[in-house]
Amino acid sequence: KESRAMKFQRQHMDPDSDPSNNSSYCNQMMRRRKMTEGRCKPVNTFVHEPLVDVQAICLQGNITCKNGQSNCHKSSSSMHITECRVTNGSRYPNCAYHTSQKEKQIIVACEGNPSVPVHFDASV
Ligand SMILES: Nc1ncnc2c1ncn2[C@@H]1O[C@H](C(=O)NS(=O)(=O)C[C@H]2[C@@H](O)[C@H](n3ccc(=O)[nH]c3=O)O[C@@H]2CO)[C@@H](O)[C@H]1O
Repeated sequence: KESRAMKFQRQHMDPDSDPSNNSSYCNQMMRRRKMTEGRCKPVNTFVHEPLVDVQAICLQGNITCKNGQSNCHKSSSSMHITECRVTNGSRYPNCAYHTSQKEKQIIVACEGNPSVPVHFDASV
């Protein structure tokens, strides 16, 4: 069974590519990372930073997550991300996405010992 830490990496980590607004990046990656099975996942962010830098976010101070838990942490600096958002015309199983490149701070939830990212909460 896939661990939550590995699921986070599958869904949100892409350190080796800088899609430089390649408009098909999200269409390809959402499928490749298995987020178009059963339904088109509506929103998903990929982070283009080294895994160790994203794991280090868990060392930042605790903040409140969207779900009210207090195990979220915000990155100290902005990170290169790509936001994938399903288009209005998207019809499962042909999931179609907008691809937008951004540099924003990210908020993740961390759990475990050692504490590692298990959930992408938001970007700000
Ligand atoms: N504090 C916690 N601590 C520990 N675990 C926690 C905590 N909170 C939730 N989980 C768990 O995480 C799991 C999960 O998949 N949560 S999810 O909200 O649906 C993920 C969102 C995110 O993937 C994506 N999104 C969203 C915005 C954006 O900018 N970028 C972007 O990518 O959309 C999704 C829906 O919003 C679920 O098992 C839940 O129990």
